[in-house]
Amino acid sequence: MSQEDKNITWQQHNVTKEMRQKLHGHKSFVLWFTGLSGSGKSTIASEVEKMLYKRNHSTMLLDGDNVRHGLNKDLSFSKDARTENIRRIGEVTKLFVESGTIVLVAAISPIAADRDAVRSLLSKEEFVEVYIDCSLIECEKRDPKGLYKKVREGLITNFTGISDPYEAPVSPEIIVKTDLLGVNECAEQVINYLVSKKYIS
Ligand SMILES: Nc1ncnc2c1ncn2[C@@H]1O[C@H](COP(=O)(O)OS(=O)(=O)O)[C@@H](OP(=O)(O)O)[C@H]1O
Ligand SMILES: Nc1ncnc2c1ncn2[C@@H]1O[C@H](COP(=O)(O)OP(=O)(O)O)[C@@H](O)[C@H]1O
Repeated sequence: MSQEDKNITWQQHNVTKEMRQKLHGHKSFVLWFTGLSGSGKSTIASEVEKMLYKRNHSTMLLDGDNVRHGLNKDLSFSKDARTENIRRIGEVTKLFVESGTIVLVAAISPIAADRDAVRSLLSKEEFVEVYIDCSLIECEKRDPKGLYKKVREGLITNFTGISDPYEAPVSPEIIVKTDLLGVNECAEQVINYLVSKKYIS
Protein backbone atom coordinates (compact mmCIF):
# COMPACT_ATOMS: atom_id res chain seq x y z
CA MET A 1 0.00 0.00 0.00
CA SER A 2 1.41 3.44 -0.90
CA GLN A 3 1.66 6.27 1.64
CA GLU A 4 -1.10 8.14 -0.29
CA ASP A 5 -3.38 5.12 0.11
CA LYS A 6 -2.76 5.33 3.85
CA ASN A 7 -3.75 9.03 3.78
CA ILE A 8 -0.22 10.14 4.65
CA THR A 9 0.98 13.25 2.83
CA TRP A 10 4.41 14.91 2.64
CA GLN A 11 4.56 18.05 4.81
CA GLN A 12 6.59 21.04 3.59
CA HIS A 13 8.29 23.15 6.25
CA ASN A 14 9.71 26.64 6.44
CA VAL A 15 13.32 25.70 7.15
CA THR A 16 14.98 23.63 4.39
CA LYS A 17 18.02 21.37 4.35
CA GLU A 18 19.92 24.04 2.42
CA MET A 19 19.11 26.64 5.10
CA ARG A 20 20.31 24.26 7.83
CA GLN A 21 23.52 23.56 5.89
CA LYS A 22 24.12 27.30 5.61
CA LEU A 23 23.67 27.67 9.36
CA HIS A 24 26.22 24.87 9.99
CA GLY A 25 28.58 26.37 7.41
CA HIS A 26 29.15 23.16 5.46
CA LYS A 27 27.44 20.54 3.30
CA SER A 28 25.74 17.53 4.84
CA PHE A 29 26.39 13.98 3.68
CA VAL A 30 27.21 10.54 5.03
CA LEU A 31 30.54 8.77 5.25
CA TRP A 32 29.43 5.13 5.20
CA PHE A 33 32.16 2.90 6.65
CA THR A 34 31.73 -0.76 5.70
CA GLY A 35 34.04 -3.68 6.45
CA LEU A 36 34.63 -6.83 8.44
CA SER A 37 34.42 -6.95 12.22
CA GLY A 38 37.76 -5.69 13.53
CA SER A 39 38.71 -4.04 10.23
CA GLY A 40 38.75 -0.62 11.91
CA LYS A 41 35.40 0.99 11.04
CA SER A 42 34.76 2.40 14.53
CA THR A 43 38.37 3.46 15.05
CA ILE A 44 38.66 5.32 11.74
CA ALA A 45 35.14 6.82 11.88
CA SER A 46 35.85 8.12 15.37
CA GLU A 47 39.22 9.58 14.32
CA VAL A 48 37.67 11.25 11.26
CA GLU A 49 34.86 12.64 13.43
CA LYS A 50 37.45 14.12 15.81
CA MET A 51 39.20 15.80 12.86
CA LEU A 52 35.89 17.20 11.58
CA TYR A 53 34.99 18.42 15.07
CA LYS A 54 38.31 20.27 15.26
CA ARG A 55 37.30 21.99 12.02
CA ASN A 56 34.05 23.13 13.73
CA HIS A 57 31.92 20.78 11.65
CA SER A 58 28.65 19.31 13.01
CA THR A 59 28.80 15.53 13.05
CA MET A 60 26.95 12.46 14.26
CA LEU A 61 28.51 8.99 14.45
CA LEU A 62 26.13 6.06 14.19
CA ASP A 63 27.96 2.90 15.22
CA GLY A 64 26.29 -0.43 14.40
CA ASP A 65 27.19 -1.85 17.80
CA ASN A 66 25.70 1.17 19.61
CA VAL A 67 22.54 1.42 17.51
CA ARG A 68 21.90 -2.24 18.30
CA HIS A 69 21.68 -1.27 22.00
CA GLY A 70 18.63 0.92 21.35
CA LEU A 71 16.78 1.55 18.08
CA ASN A 72 17.75 -1.87 16.70
CA LYS A 73 17.86 -3.94 19.87
CA ASP A 74 15.10 -6.18 18.54
CA LEU A 75 17.26 -7.31 15.58
CA SER A 76 19.37 -10.46 15.31
CA PHE A 77 22.16 -11.21 12.80
CA SER A 78 19.99 -13.17 10.37
CA LYS A 79 20.11 -11.96 6.76
CA ASP A 80 16.70 -10.26 7.03
CA ALA A 81 17.57 -8.66 10.37
CA ARG A 82 20.85 -7.28 8.99
CA THR A 83 18.91 -5.83 6.04
CA GLU A 84 16.39 -4.21 8.42
CA ASN A 85 19.27 -2.93 10.58
CA ILE A 86 20.83 -1.16 7.60
CA ARG A 87 17.46 0.11 6.35
CA ARG A 88 16.77 1.78 9.71
CA ILE A 89 20.29 3.19 10.00
CA GLY A 90 19.83 4.49 6.45
CA GLU A 91 16.58 6.25 7.32
CA VAL A 92 18.14 7.81 10.43
CA THR A 93 21.07 8.88 8.27
CA LYS A 94 18.71 10.59 5.85
CA LEU A 95 17.12 12.53 8.74
CA PHE A 96 20.52 13.67 9.98
CA VAL A 97 21.57 14.69 6.46
CA GLU A 98 18.32 16.71 6.28
CA SER A 99 19.34 18.36 9.55
CA GLY A 100 22.55 19.62 7.93
CA THR A 101 24.82 17.25 9.85
CA ILE A 102 27.78 15.23 8.56
CA VAL A 103 26.93 11.62 9.40
CA LEU A 104 29.48 8.88 9.95
CA VAL A 105 28.08 5.34 9.90
CA ALA A 106 30.24 2.44 11.09
CA ALA A 107 28.34 -0.76 10.39
CA ILE A 108 29.48 -4.00 8.79
CA SER A 109 26.62 -3.62 6.27
CA PRO A 110 27.70 -6.85 4.53
CA ILE A 111 25.14 -6.91 1.73
CA ALA A 112 25.89 -4.66 -1.27
CA ALA A 113 22.19 -4.28 -2.17
CA ASP A 114 21.43 -3.00 1.36
CA ARG A 115 24.15 -0.35 1.07
CA ASP A 116 22.93 0.59 -2.41
CA ALA A 117 19.40 0.97 -1.03
CA VAL A 118 20.70 3.58 1.42
CA ARG A 119 22.65 5.26 -1.38
CA SER A 120 19.40 5.57 -3.34
CA LEU A 121 17.69 7.34 -0.40
CA LEU A 122 20.13 10.23 -0.80
CA SER A 123 21.28 12.41 -3.65
CA LYS A 124 24.36 11.28 -5.59
CA GLU A 125 26.98 13.32 -3.79
CA GLU A 126 25.48 12.76 -0.32
CA PHE A 127 26.57 9.12 0.00
CA VAL A 128 30.29 8.49 0.36
CA GLU A 129 31.07 4.80 0.69
CA VAL A 130 34.29 4.10 2.59
CA TYR A 131 35.52 0.53 2.32
CA ILE A 132 37.58 -0.32 5.37
CA ASP A 133 39.67 -2.96 3.71
CA CYS A 134 41.52 -5.39 5.99
CA SER A 135 42.24 -9.06 5.51
CA LEU A 136 40.24 -11.54 7.58
CA ILE A 137 43.52 -12.91 8.91
CA GLU A 138 44.51 -9.49 10.28
CA CYS A 139 40.99 -8.83 11.68
CA GLU A 140 41.12 -12.13 13.50
CA LYS A 141 44.62 -11.39 14.79
CA ARG A 142 43.39 -8.04 16.19
CA ASP A 143 40.17 -9.50 17.60
CA PRO A 144 39.53 -6.35 19.71
CA LYS A 145 36.37 -7.76 21.33
CA GLY A 146 37.35 -11.42 21.47
CA LEU A 147 34.55 -12.29 19.04
CA TYR A 148 36.66 -14.32 16.59
CA LYS A 149 37.88 -16.43 19.51
CA LYS A 150 34.25 -17.09 20.44
CA VAL A 151 33.44 -17.99 16.83
CA ARG A 152 36.32 -20.51 16.74
CA GLU A 153 35.04 -21.96 20.03
CA GLY A 154 31.63 -22.40 18.41
CA LEU A 155 29.98 -19.85 20.69
CA ILE A 156 28.89 -17.50 17.85
CA THR A 157 27.29 -18.67 14.62
CA ASN A 158 26.55 -16.62 11.48
CA PHE A 159 29.67 -14.52 11.92
CA THR A 160 30.50 -12.15 9.05
CA GLY A 161 33.46 -13.27 6.97
CA ILE A 162 33.49 -16.76 8.48
CA SER A 163 30.05 -18.33 8.43
CA ASP A 164 28.14 -15.37 6.93
CA PRO A 165 28.90 -13.44 3.73
CA TYR A 166 30.64 -10.10 3.34
CA GLU A 167 30.18 -8.47 -0.07
CA ALA A 168 33.01 -5.99 -0.54
CA PRO A 169 32.07 -2.78 -2.37
CA VAL A 170 32.80 -2.88 -6.11
CA SER A 171 33.36 0.86 -6.62
CA PRO A 172 33.46 2.64 -3.29
CA GLU A 173 34.37 6.33 -3.21
CA ILE A 174 37.27 5.57 -0.83
CA ILE A 175 39.27 2.42 -0.03
CA VAL A 176 41.18 2.56 3.24
CA LYS A 177 43.68 -0.23 3.82
CA THR A 178 43.96 -0.46 7.58
CA ASP A 179 46.40 -3.36 7.46
CA LEU A 180 48.87 -1.21 5.53
CA LEU A 181 48.45 2.28 7.04
CA GLY A 182 48.30 3.60 10.60
CA VAL A 183 45.11 4.99 12.15
CA ASN A 184 46.08 8.63 11.64
CA GLU A 185 47.10 8.08 8.00
CA CYS A 186 43.81 6.28 7.29
CA ALA A 187 41.77 9.11 8.79
CA GLU A 188 43.84 11.70 6.90
CA GLN A 189 43.09 9.81 3.67
CA VAL A 190 39.36 10.31 4.27
CA ILE A 191 39.77 13.98 5.17
CA ASN A 192 41.95 14.56 2.08
CA TYR A 193 39.26 13.00 -0.12
CA LEU A 194 36.61 15.30 1.38
CA VAL A 195 38.78 18.35 0.78
CA SER A 196 39.73 17.32 -2.77
CA LYS A 197 36.05 16.76 -3.68
CA LYS A 198 35.07 20.05 -1.98
CA TYR A 199 32.82 18.44 0.65
CA ILE A 200 34.73 20.46 3.23
CA SER A 201 37.18 23.31 2.89
N1 LIG B 1 27.23 -12.79 14.02
C1 LIG B 1 27.82 -11.59 14.02
N2 LIG B 1 28.36 -11.10 12.88
C2 LIG B 1 28.94 -9.90 12.90
N3 LIG B 1 29.03 -9.07 13.98
C3 LIG B 1 28.50 -9.52 15.15
C4 LIG B 1 27.88 -10.79 15.21
N4 LIG B 1 27.45 -10.97 16.49
C5 LIG B 1 27.78 -9.88 17.17
N5 LIG B 1 28.41 -9.00 16.38
C6 LIG B 1 28.79 -7.65 16.85
O1 LIG B 1 27.89 -6.76 16.21
C7 LIG B 1 28.57 -5.75 15.48
C8 LIG B 1 28.03 -5.61 14.07
O2 LIG B 1 26.84 -4.93 14.06
P1 LIG B 1 26.35 -4.24 12.72
O3 LIG B 1 25.04 -3.63 13.03
O4 LIG B 1 27.42 -3.35 12.22
O5 LIG B 1 26.20 -5.50 11.73
S1 LIG B 1 25.40 -5.61 10.37
O6 LIG B 1 25.69 -4.40 9.57
O7 LIG B 1 23.97 -5.73 10.67
O8 LIG B 1 25.90 -6.84 9.73
C9 LIG B 1 30.00 -6.17 15.40
O9 LIG B 1 30.74 -4.97 15.56
P2 LIG B 1 32.11 -4.67 14.79
O10 LIG B 1 33.08 -5.71 15.33
O11 LIG B 1 32.43 -3.27 15.23
O12 LIG B 1 31.91 -4.77 13.32
C10 LIG B 1 30.18 -7.17 16.53
O13 LIG B 1 30.65 -6.49 17.68
N1 LIG C 1 45.19 1.35 10.72
C1 LIG C 1 44.26 0.97 11.59
N2 LIG C 1 42.99 1.43 11.45
C2 LIG C 1 42.03 1.06 12.31
N3 LIG C 1 42.20 0.23 13.37
C3 LIG C 1 43.45 -0.26 13.54
C4 LIG C 1 44.52 0.08 12.68
N4 LIG C 1 45.61 -0.55 13.09
C5 LIG C 1 45.26 -1.25 14.19
N5 LIG C 1 43.96 -1.08 14.47
C6 LIG C 1 43.24 -1.71 15.60
O1 LIG C 1 42.27 -2.60 15.05
C7 LIG C 1 41.11 -2.62 15.87
C8 LIG C 1 39.89 -2.23 15.04
O2 LIG C 1 38.75 -2.31 15.85
P1 LIG C 1 37.42 -1.53 15.52
O3 LIG C 1 37.70 -0.12 15.14
O4 LIG C 1 36.48 -1.77 16.67
O5 LIG C 1 36.92 -2.30 14.21
P2 LIG C 1 35.44 -2.49 13.67
O6 LIG C 1 34.64 -1.29 14.12
O7 LIG C 1 35.58 -2.57 12.18
O8 LIG C 1 34.95 -3.76 14.29
C9 LIG C 1 41.35 -1.64 17.02
O9 LIG C 1 41.83 -2.35 18.12
C10 LIG C 1 42.44 -0.74 16.45
O10 LIG C 1 43.26 -0.17 17.45
